[in-house]
Amino acid sequence: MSNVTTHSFTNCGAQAVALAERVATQLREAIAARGTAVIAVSGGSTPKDFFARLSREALDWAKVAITLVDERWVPDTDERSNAKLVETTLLQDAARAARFVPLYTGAPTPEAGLAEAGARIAALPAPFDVVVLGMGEDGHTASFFPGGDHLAAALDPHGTAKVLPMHAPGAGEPRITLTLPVLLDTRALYLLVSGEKKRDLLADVRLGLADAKNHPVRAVVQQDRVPLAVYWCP
Ligand SMILES: O=C(O)[C@H](O)[C@@H](O)[C@H](O)[C@H](O)COP(=O)(O)O
Repeated sequence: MSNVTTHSFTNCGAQAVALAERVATQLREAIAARGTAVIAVSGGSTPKDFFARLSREALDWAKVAITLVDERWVPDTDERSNAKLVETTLLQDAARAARFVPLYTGAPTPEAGLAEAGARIAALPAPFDVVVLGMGEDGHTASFFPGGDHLAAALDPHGTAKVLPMHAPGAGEPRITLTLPVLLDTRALYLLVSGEKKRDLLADVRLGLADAKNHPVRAVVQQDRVPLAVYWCP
């Protein structure tokens, strides 16, 4: 039985609404069951509408911790910062009351900030309630980039590191990323993608036509730790 379900939408607005409603329900259920909820989200351009929709969902946001699946190692004032994206699109409206747990520490390099970022993630309740991933057209997800210097360690299902630095030709700037075991230790896992190129790439990955070294997203698609729900729009 496949571990992957795909939800396809005819427009990206509908995709954002559907995922926001689904995730909000899961955050409410987590708060009802355990008193708190934890969600880890991706950066990039795709999740903006989803973040805006989610930020307006009525739930007890003061009990929600929001962190990132990865971060570009730039100050949170930089346009490329995922923290900035979250602050300006998700930590708005009702969600303003949520607690944001950033990965960027202000240290000069991800290596220098690794211990502090790892401690922040280790301090969060596990498993996470929700993880929302994105994917690049090169087959990266989080900061699992093809050719990344710590890719093998980040994808090690038995690795013990919670976060790792990542330098890669396609990454733009130094990164820090949650590792595969941390991302898969979640009650709900989503992959939010748009466009035909990403749809076709995912189809290849599911058929086993793309390997994890060149298309690291395979590690979250071809796994049996947690079901993956793909939300796709054109
Ligand atoms: O910080 C990042 O870059 C991300 O977390 C990354 O993994 C992202 O999800 C993909 O690159 C897709 O990005 P787009 O949505 O911009 O295509």
